[in-house]
Amino acid sequence: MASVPASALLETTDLTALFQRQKARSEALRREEAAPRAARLRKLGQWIATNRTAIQQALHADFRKPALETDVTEIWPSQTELKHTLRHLKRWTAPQPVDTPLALMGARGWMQAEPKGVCLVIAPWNYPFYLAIDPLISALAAGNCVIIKPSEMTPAVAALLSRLAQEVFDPAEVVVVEGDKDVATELLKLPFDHIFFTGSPQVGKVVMRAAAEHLTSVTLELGGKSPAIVDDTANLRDAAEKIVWGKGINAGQTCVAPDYVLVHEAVQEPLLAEMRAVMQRFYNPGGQGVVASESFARIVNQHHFERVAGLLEDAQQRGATVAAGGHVDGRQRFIEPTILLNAPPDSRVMQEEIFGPLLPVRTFRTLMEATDEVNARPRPLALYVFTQSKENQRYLLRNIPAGGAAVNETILQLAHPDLPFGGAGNSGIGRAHGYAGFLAFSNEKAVLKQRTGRTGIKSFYPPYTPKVQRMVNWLLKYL
Ligand SMILES: NC(=O)C1=CN([C@@H]2O[C@H](COP(=O)(O)OP(=O)(O)OC[C@H]3O[C@@H](n4cnc5c(N)ncnc54)[C@H](OP(=O)(O)O)[C@@H]3O)[C@@H](O)[C@H]2O)C=CC1
Ligand SMILES: CCCCCC(=O)O
Repeated sequence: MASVPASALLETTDLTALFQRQKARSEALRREEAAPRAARLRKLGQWIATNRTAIQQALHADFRKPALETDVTEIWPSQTELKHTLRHLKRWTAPQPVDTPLALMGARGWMQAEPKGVCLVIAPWNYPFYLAIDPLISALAAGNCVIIKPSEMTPAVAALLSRLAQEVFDPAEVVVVEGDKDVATELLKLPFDHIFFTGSPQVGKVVMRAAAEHLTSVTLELGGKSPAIVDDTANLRDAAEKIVWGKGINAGQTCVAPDYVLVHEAVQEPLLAEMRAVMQRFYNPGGQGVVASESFARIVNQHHFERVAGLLEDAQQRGATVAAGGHVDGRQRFIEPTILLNAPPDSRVMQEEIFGPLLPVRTFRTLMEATDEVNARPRPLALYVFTQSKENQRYLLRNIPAGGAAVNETILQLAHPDLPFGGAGNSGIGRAHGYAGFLAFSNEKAVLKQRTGRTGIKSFYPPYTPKVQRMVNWLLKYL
């Protein structure tokens, strides 16, 4: 059976047995070419296409994610990654020749990507399907076996992923282990060859400590406070649409959501007016209130609902004012998209990753002021710049370190398969998607092939006579 619900696991030995079975299989997979890997990926793609409704239903059951949002933010990015990988797999798995430097003339060099072996994917709850499937695609493309631990906070999707594994894969190649963080803790004791973790920086540190025991490589896709900077040259209607969309999807529970806005003081009011209009157009077209909208999700569980509602309350207690939204309904874990003004820098909403539909808006007078405010916090996962000035764009992109960035857009830097996705500093280590994702799950073996009887280094063989020293002096001077 390819799926192993935590309840079925009597003790750690079951996980060890799972791991050992995959370890054995991974040695066989190492000798495979691209074709069988592509065949597995195509089977996965067929399953996703066949089970679109089941995927929508699972996401709706877990936190009332609109079916269309599931299509756009779970199914479509999974299919995009899969098609891109299938299109390039043969080239990625072929030897990658490199140029030969003068000093090594006569030799040939290439990089040969090799599977790492048995990989662990720990997925979060916010895009529970896509954020399990995307690393799975990269891991399979690179020739690995995979154990997936989905979040217990989205049980319907976890069960769906179990069914997927059972129906599509050999359990010795892909298995889903459902369970809570205790199960994750037990899995982290095993000597995986790579761990791909998506989640909070706090748990990312737990994962990295565990990985250190076995010197296991990690990809940490973490989070942080991603700023949206709107300067006084920006197209405000365009900026408003993209910021409200990026904040509103998944009810703000998105790692690359614009967390807060810094707007030039000269255009704050017109930007607010544009954002209010967009919020009404997106989520309250008929005037029944956003709570009635079928286009807006809910907070995933009571814990996160109380956390986000607490951020709103703390901000208001510290003097922040609500410029739009503000309606909260605990019975259905609903929090309206809410714009906050004058949230103090030391308020929780300006200190913690919001990961919900609150949008603090603060003003700046100079780009240096905006840059200093962002750089005073841990490095963000994403930086959003809204400007029509190439000079301002260049200044902000150059002076604000971040995992990734988008100019006059939000979120979509993540959807570009040729753009490596990941964080910087506290927001993550390593990259995902496309070739970067393939390499994350590969060992890049460097190969140098020399012609028999020839080597550029022969002139420097011992004994180190004055003639050899003269050759070395020439080498240091000219090569
Ligand atoms: N960079 C990226 O691509 C993304 C980053 N994120 C970030 O993830 C966070 C929100 O996701 P969330 O799921 O709440 O993150 P968590 O870090 O709480 O959980 C992530 C995963 O780790 C598991 N986990 C929790 N505690 C432990 C532990 N002590 N040891 C081992 N595993 C553990 C969780 O299991 P369980 O849920 O069953 O407890 C879950 O499967 C935000 O910070 C967000 O920015 C989210 C999406 C994408
Ligand atoms: C396509 C949207 C996926 C977003 C994954 C995240 O940022 O949490």
